[in-house]
Order: sequence, then structure tokens, then C-alpha cells
Amino acid sequence: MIKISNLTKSYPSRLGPQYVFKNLNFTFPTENNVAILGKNGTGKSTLFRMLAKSEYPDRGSIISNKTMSWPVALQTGIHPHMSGRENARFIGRINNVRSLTQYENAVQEFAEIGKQFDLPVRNYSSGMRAKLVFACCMNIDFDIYLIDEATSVGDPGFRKKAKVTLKEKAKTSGVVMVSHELDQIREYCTSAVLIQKGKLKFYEDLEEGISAYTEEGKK
Ligand SMILES: Nc1ncnc2c1ncn2[C@@H]1O[C@H](COP(=O)(O)OP(=O)(O)OP(=O)(O)O)[C@@H](O)[C@H]1O
Repeated sequence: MIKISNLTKSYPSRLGPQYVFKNLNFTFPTENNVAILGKNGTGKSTLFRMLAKSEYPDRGSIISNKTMSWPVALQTGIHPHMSGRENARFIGRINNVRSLTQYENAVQEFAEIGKQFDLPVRNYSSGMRAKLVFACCMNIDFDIYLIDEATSVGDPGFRKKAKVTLKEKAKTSGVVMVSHELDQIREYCTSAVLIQKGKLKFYEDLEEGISAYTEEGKK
């Protein structure tokens, strides 16, 4: 369970603070794989970043007893001057991975970036970097995986592997996903949270959530 209490989030602007959420209270069920739905600009990514603690609310809290991955497409936490191996080791360490050598090897094998695993990440292509981050994330057992554009990682071969891995994870762990691609959402999620005008509504049944979302789009 993820409990959001009295949460207010705004961004400064020339017109004064722009509020995305004001005094939001919501309990996010984590026993379901949940899609976050909403029109452009309703706050899906903002909520996602706050769940991942890569951004904080102005006031209020998000409390959870679950371990959560970082959003896979957000390549935060990767240090460009360190090699893929050093980054993997660092990520493993801060996520309390038991055997760092085993983890490092698993990441190396999964990421498929060859010898460059031992070279600085700053020289990687964007696809290689994305593959490294994805490999680091999938080789840690989180209770919940925060998934954005994850399955569009890398070349077609890697993408296929990413999809299969994520599907496996979705069977045993929770998934919270942000995507406008309804087909992708249907592949991984069973429920939905719809954001409308700063409020969140939970739909146990994914298709009901998608209907409410698409109906809203017609208005
Ligand atoms: N870093 C930022 N600085 C200022 N305003 C921001 C920032 N990030 C988001 N916003 C604003 O917060 C609101 C919510 O943005 P957010 O990106 O969370 O929406 P979204 O639902 O993910 O949109 P989309 O579907 O278009 O990706 C928007 O009005 C946006 O302009």
C-alpha cells in the first residue's frame, strides 16, 4: 500500500505557483498492477516522480512499506564518468544487493553492451545507456516496478527481452505504469488510477478505467 496524505505539489511560474495537486489524500493499492491514466498535463509524470522520490511534494507525504524501483526511463543515478560496471556496483550497493559481484555479472550479461561495460558511460550511445539502466533495475528484486517507456528500450532484440522480463516481473511484483499506449497498459496492468482535475480515482477493473479516460477525452 502507498498512502498519500495531504499532498500539495506546485511548480513556480511567472503567473505564480501552478498547482498540480492540492491537499490530495489517496491510498494507492499495490496488490494490483496499476496504470496511471489522465490527459496531458494532469500530473501523471509528476505523481510518478514523487512516488519514486526523485521529486518531493511542497507539503504532505507519500508513505509506503514497499520497495520501489526508480522510473526506468528516467536515467537518474547514472554517473557519466563511471563505467557501466562501476555504476552497476554503486546502484547495487545503494539498493542493498547481497552479492555485488553476482549482480554486476548479471547486469553485464543482460545489458549486452560488450567490452564497453568497463568504459565510461559518457561514451555510450543513448540506447546503450538505456539498456544499462534497464538491466540494473531488472536485476534487483523490488516490490514495485515503476515503468514509464521501459519497453521501448534499445534495439528490437533487446526490446523483446525487456518485454518478456517485465511480464515475468509483473506476475510476482507490483507494477505502476505511465503510458499513453493503451495496448501496452493492457499487457501489464489489471487496474487503473485516473487523474482528473487534481484528484485520483481508482478503478479495480482496468477496462472501466480506460473507458472513463477515453470518455473524458471526448468531452
Ligand atoms: N519541472 C516543471 N516545471 C514547471 N512546471 C512543470 C514541471 N513539470 C511539470 N510541470 C507542470 O505540471 C503539470 C503536470 O505535468 P506532468 O508532466 O506531470 O503531466 P502529465 O500528465 O505527465 O502530462 P503528459 O501526458 O503530457 O506527459 C503541467 O501543467 C506541467 O506544465
